[in-house]
Order: sequence, then structure tokens, then C-alpha cells
Amino acid sequence: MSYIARTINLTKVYEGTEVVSGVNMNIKQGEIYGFLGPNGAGKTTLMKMLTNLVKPTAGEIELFGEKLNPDSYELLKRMGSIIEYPFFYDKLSAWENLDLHCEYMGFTSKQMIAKHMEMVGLKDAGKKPVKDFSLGMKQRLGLARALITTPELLILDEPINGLDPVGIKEMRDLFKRLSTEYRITMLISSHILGEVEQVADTIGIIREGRLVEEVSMESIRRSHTDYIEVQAADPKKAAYVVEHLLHLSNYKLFDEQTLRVYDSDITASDLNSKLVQHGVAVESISKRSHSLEEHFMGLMKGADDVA
Ligand SMILES: Nc1ncnc2c1ncn2[C@@H]1O[C@H](COP(=O)(O)OP(=O)(O)OP(=O)(O)O)[C@@H](O)[C@H]1O
Repeated sequence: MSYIARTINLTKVYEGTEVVSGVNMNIKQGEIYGFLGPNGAGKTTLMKMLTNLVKPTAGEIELFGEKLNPDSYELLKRMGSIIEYPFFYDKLSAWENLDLHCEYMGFTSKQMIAKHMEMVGLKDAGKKPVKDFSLGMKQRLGLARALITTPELLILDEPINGLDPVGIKEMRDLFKRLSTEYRITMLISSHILGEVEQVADTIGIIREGRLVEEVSMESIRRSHTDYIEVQAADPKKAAYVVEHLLHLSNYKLFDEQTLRVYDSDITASDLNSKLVQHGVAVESISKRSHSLEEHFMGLMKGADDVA
């Protein structure tokens, strides 16, 4: 397996508190890695360490197979990033801002500016001063700037913040294109599952500085459970019928009204008729999936029941 970025026991302590704790993160070449966690979980701090903006307290970072040091300028040139809000010279136009960036980074091709302005949907906004840009436009311009030096790895901290639904869709499509057409590996943070779920190949979940899960979306989709949910006035009676008369053992009582049956040996309509036959007053019965949302929300909040 080829990893483009790895962290080994990465830790950051601020004022005596570990805000990133022993994180082992593995970002594979070519993938989109969705980095998910609630506000304050440590996402930005970890991304700042990956881009040498913050020095780790302990642990190591490997980029492109090499150890990241304070003077790893060549490694940093191979990545692009937007961390927190992108900063621009407000009075300068979008084009001038990108031009300055190219010079600063030692890239001279001006054609790249037009190409990337178009790519992020800002083709006609090049002459506009950045002070007249909306937050969404600044996010796009930040992305153009991060892309202009043709990075192999793109690190984007909450890139969808401030975008309207159309902008979110366009940004998602762009991420997919960057991944499939340009083979750029991406680390994208968010505190909202829906923002990354549709594009990510792998999801890493950080909570209180710890990486609590790192898993491929494929395996999550494969393993998330199907079940039949029964609402009944007396779910204990329903559970009795399920266990002792139908001989199904994989079920769980949830509250005063709800029973979930995880066995795949029975259909919802068969279960309904059997329960009714044995005198259970079924109020509703339906086939459901334990949604990804529930799975991830459970992990992000630290709930025990996240199966
Ligand atoms: N320079 C700093 N000095 C002290 N504490 C800091 C500093 N930077 C971040 N923190 C603290 O570290 C913790 C993690 O912050 P971080 O910004 O990395 O989280 P996050 O997951 O990116 O959250 P958000 O989505 O709100 O940006 C927070 O408790 C924050 O207050």
C-alpha cells in the first residue's frame, strides 16, 4: 500500500492540554480522505502540523515517503492547502493575487492562472478586487491558488463552509474531478458527514484529539446493518414471540415501543403476520438500515451503540 501522508503518534499540546493525541493517520495515494470531527476536535491543528505551520509536540509526519522536518521545503512544494480562512490582499484583483502567489512559489506560467480561475468557476471574476468577493468566492479563489502549483496532495480545511447548496454541489463535483482526472490526493476536513460522505474514499473521525476511526467508505457501506423495526404497544411480548416462538435471537429492545430484529431469515411481512397471529398489537413495521449518519454521529459523540 502506498501512502502519500502518514502521521505516527502525532501529538500537540497547547497550554498543558493534548489537543491532538497520538494520532496515526494513513492517507493513501489518489484517495479523498474525509476528516470528520466536531468543532474543536483538533482537525485544524493536525492539518497545520501536516503543512509545517505548527510544530508537533511529539510524533512524526511522513509526506511522500519522507520524514517532514522544519526545513522540508521541497516536500511542501508538492502540496497545496487552505487552512482556516484563505488570506488575500483585499485591494488587489483575484488575478493579481494568484500572480503574486505564483511568483512567491517560483512558478512562472501565467496560463495556469486563467486555467485555474476557470476550473473553480471564477472565469469572469479575475479583474474584481478580492474585497468584493463573497466568502464562497474566496473559498474558490483559495482553491485555485492551492491548485495553481499542481500539487500532488491537497489539504482543505472545511472548504465547503460559506457555500450555498449550488456551490456545495459544484465544489463536490470539482473534488471528484481533481481526484479522477488529475489524480490529486485530498484531505478534506468537515464537521458535517453529508459534506464528505459522497466524495470520500476513506473517513477518519477525530474526537477530543484522538482518531477514533479510520475506515474505507466501501467497508462501512458493506457492513452497515439492515434490520426490521417493530413499533408495538407491548414490545416485550413481541420480543417473547420473536425469541421463543420464531427462534430468532438477534434482536434488541429499544424503548417502551420499539423492537429491532437484525435476523435476515425473516421478511417484514412474515414477521408482521406471525406477531399478529400471536396476539401482538403491531402499530408499525418497516425494514430499515442503520444509517451512516447514525454510525458516524455515534462515534463523534462517543456513544457506545454505534454498530
Ligand atoms: N494556538 C492555540 N493555542 C491554544 N489552544 C489552541 C490553539 N489552537 C487551537 N487550540 C485549541 O485546540 C483545540 C483544537 O482546535 P482545532 O482548531 O484544531 O479544532 P477543529 O477540529 O479544527 O475545530 P473547528 O472545526 O472549530 O475549527 C481547541 O480546543 C482549540 O481551542
